[in-house]
Amino acid sequence: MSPADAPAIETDALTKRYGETTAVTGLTMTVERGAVYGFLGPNGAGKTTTMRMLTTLTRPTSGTAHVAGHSITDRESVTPHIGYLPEEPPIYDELTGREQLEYAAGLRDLPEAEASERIDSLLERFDLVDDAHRRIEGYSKGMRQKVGVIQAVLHEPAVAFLDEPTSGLDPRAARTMRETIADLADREMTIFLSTHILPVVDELADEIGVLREGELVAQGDPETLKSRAETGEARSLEDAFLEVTQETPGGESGRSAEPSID
Ligand SMILES: Nc1ncnc2c1ncn2[C@@H]1O[C@H](COP(=O)(O)OP(=O)(O)OP(=O)(O)O)[C@@H](O)[C@H]1O
Repeated sequence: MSPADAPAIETDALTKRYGETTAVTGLTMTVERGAVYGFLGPNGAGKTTTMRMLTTLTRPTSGTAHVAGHSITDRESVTPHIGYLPEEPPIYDELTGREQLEYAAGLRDLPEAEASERIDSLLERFDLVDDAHRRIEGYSKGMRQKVGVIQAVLHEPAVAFLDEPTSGLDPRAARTMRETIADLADREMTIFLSTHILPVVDELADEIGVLREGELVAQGDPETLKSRAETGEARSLEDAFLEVTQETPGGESGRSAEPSID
């Protein structure tokens, strides 16, 4: 299959171990192009580790994955097609908001005029115009988050990985974020969205995957996940989440707390 026809994300038995700890176990999944994929799981389930593998920041122990049709072992081929908002966005305190975004655009080889236009429009959208000339060291957490998101999608990647994109945002900014994600998806960007805020996923996701202790324990569109398998009765996404992620009696995680080297 050529990269142009390939799904946005395809993984096969993707596994990551840190010493005795298995962070992600045999993850096999497909995310179609243009979809918003809600990636859920309790703390420590392996979401960040999965995103770090898919964005080529950490190497899998075993298994394979392709993003935008390129193997994640081929970092140079993958990175032009992806954007990543990690939990702590990589931004420089000593730059102004605008300088940071211009720097990010430069790293992506965006032509200056195009970059400037996109930066203006995203600063406007996120209500950052008046602060764009201030140094980031004086920014609040929410303002930093906005800069982090803007730089993740500035180059209009095929696939954007967003880890808790509404973190630190006030209600108005959180709404802007949700609207922005919906707009990007309308323009065929695939959004891989990890968050603990279930209403955000309920509102935006076309497909949801739930990870528990490194394993994908549920997958489907929101309506299917919310309908009880046995009776078809509707329940909230929170109820569905709690049910599929609950500890099995006598179950063990197989995880150890020992730290290890990546
Ligand atoms: N560099 C590392 N070294 C050792 N263990 C790690 C490392 N990174 C992650 N882990 C372990 O892997 C497991 C999965 O962690 P991960 O950060 O991927 O979870 P998460 O689902 O993103 O959690 P959260 O919702 O709390 O952000 C945890 O047991 C964690 O302790």
